[in-house]
Amino acid sequence: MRKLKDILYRVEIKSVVGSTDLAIDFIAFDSRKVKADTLFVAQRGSVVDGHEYISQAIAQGATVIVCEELPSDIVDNVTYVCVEDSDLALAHMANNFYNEPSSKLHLVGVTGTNGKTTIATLLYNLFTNIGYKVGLLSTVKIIVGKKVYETTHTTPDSLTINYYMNEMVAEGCEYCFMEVSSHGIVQKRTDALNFRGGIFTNLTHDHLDYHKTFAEYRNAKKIFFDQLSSKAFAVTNVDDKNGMFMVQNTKAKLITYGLKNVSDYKGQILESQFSGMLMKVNQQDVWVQLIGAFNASNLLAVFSVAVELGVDFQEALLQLSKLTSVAGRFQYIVGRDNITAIVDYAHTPDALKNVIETINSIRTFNEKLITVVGCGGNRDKTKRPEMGQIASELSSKVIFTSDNPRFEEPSEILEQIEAGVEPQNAMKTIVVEDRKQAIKLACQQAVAGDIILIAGKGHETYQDVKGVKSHFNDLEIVTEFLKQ
Ligand SMILES: CC(=O)N[C@H]1[C@@H](OP(=O)(O)OP(=O)(O)OC[C@H]2O[C@@H](n3ccc(=O)[nH]c3=O)[C@H](O)[C@@H]2O)O[C@H](CO)[C@@H](O)[C@@H]1O[C@H](C)C(=O)N[C@@H](C)C(=O)N[C@H](CCC(=O)O)C(=O)O
Ligand SMILES: Nc1ncnc2c1ncn2[C@@H]1O[C@H](COP(=O)(O)OP(=O)(O)OP(=O)(O)O)[C@@H](O)[C@H]1O
Ligand SMILES: N[C@H](CCC[C@H](N)C(=O)O)C(=O)O
Ligand SMILES: [Mg+2]
Repeated sequence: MRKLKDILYRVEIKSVVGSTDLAIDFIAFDSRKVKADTLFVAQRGSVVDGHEYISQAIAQGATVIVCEELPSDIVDNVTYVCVEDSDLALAHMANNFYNEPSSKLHLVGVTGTNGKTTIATLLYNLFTNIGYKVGLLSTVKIIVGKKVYETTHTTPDSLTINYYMNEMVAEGCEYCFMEVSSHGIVQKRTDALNFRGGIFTNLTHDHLDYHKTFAEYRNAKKIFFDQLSSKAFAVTNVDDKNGMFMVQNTKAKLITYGLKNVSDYKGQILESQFSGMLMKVNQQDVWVQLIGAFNASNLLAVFSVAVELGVDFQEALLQLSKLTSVAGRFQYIVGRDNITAIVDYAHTPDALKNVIETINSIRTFNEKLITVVGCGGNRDKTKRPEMGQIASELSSKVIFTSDNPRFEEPSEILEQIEAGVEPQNAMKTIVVEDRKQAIKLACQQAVAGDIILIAGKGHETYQDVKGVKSHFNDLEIVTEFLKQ
């Protein structure tokens, strides 16, 4: 149990009504979760304003209200703390409530459009393989040492983040790797955390439903590097045109990586096949078990962070070669007639292009590529025609299908994807709305040696239709259809 006055440390307060010498058992920003002796934080959201739920929170037992504007009806025996910014206040209070857990960990955050899960997970695996206890906060799962928890967000809210980091400290974890999404940065979910380092992967088209313009999206990512301290390091990808922009105002020590441009950690792909590639990293050759230029870039980021965190250069190189692909990221099986099926989380135009180009650089002329892909509902609509164009231009055949339609009409999403298909590629495409049937058709059409790419859902275990999530996993389904 903590005292309110301790929890308010570093919070920018405008005014206080009532006593701050109160014990706080619980913090909540959702009135539905309030119980006795809760501190309720009213946040202005994208759908509703949390200030409208203040009376409900008090009725359920809240004794402290943190808000940006005092309500007109002040209730006796309730303390009101009026703050400049509720999101930022929540970040500081969560950090204080759990005794600043991020300061007791070597915390590294990964941001960028693609590659966050891959890099954070590979870093978790690398440090675990060396023998450290490690924590991970990722899109796929949250891990504390060896304990695995389900997650709903790439970057959870600040209370959840600090809750798990506190558990990491209690479990004896020394390192923590986490994904930092642009939504997370804008909503200040990661403010008040003590980052030892930050990594920038790349910036391409995504989330323009939320950020409205590419410049706004780019600026959101940059805030993360602006906030790093002078004791931290900032690792950036110099092959990305926004790589140097991200770090231009950072106080952190700058470290660069790249495959094309001059950098501190320079990589080169010497040889590639499905099972891996031979890479050169700062003049040393290493065989790695992942493929594609994008993964070479991800591995360079992992390698530079490992070295920066004190792992010996040769040891880091050896560990790099032990890393295997992350769930749902270029995960493949070989089924009947030597047909290869690849499940990949490519859900942006850039990711889709990279994955298909990687496959095309390896497959022979006789081997067809059949791509099954769709786009999520209630998400950035502008990426739909781009993904339709890329898939149809670069594959031998394409089956457009559903990917979490959410509250949109699947047929309308599919029409928007098809709108991007150029006339000369139209013959290669077909629409099969039901994803299972689409995968089945791909398996029926594939002949010996062909490659099937199922893109967009990766590790996901559900299909979200009108808010109902039914079990669905691309890998399970394709494995069944391709049985020997
Ligand atoms: C658009 C968005 O990011 N929304 C997030 C945001 O919710 P919101 O602003 O919509 O909240 P709201 O519904 O308007 O409610 C406002 C406030 O009133 C409170 N409230 C609301 C109702 C009620 O009865 N009582 C009550 O107190 C809410 O708890 C909230 O504090 O804050 C919530 C709490 O932190 C998040 O759960 C929620 O994520 C939603 C579910 C979501 O889908 N987010 C996605 C887009 C997201 O964040 N994605 C990124 C990854 C993107 C990537 O791949 O890069 C992520 O980091 O996961
Ligand atoms: N460095 C990279 N550059 C471009 N594409 C990449 C890169 N790394 C991975 N990808 C592609 O993007 C997909 C998603 O990768 P990953 O899950 O690592 O990204 P993410 O940034 O965590 O995505 P999300 O924002 O959904 O959490 C992969 O399945 C792959 O197709
Ligand atoms: N983090 C991304 C994941 C998209 C994955 C795709 N399968 C979808 O549901 O759109 C998002 O929430 O936009
Ligand atoms: Mg991710």
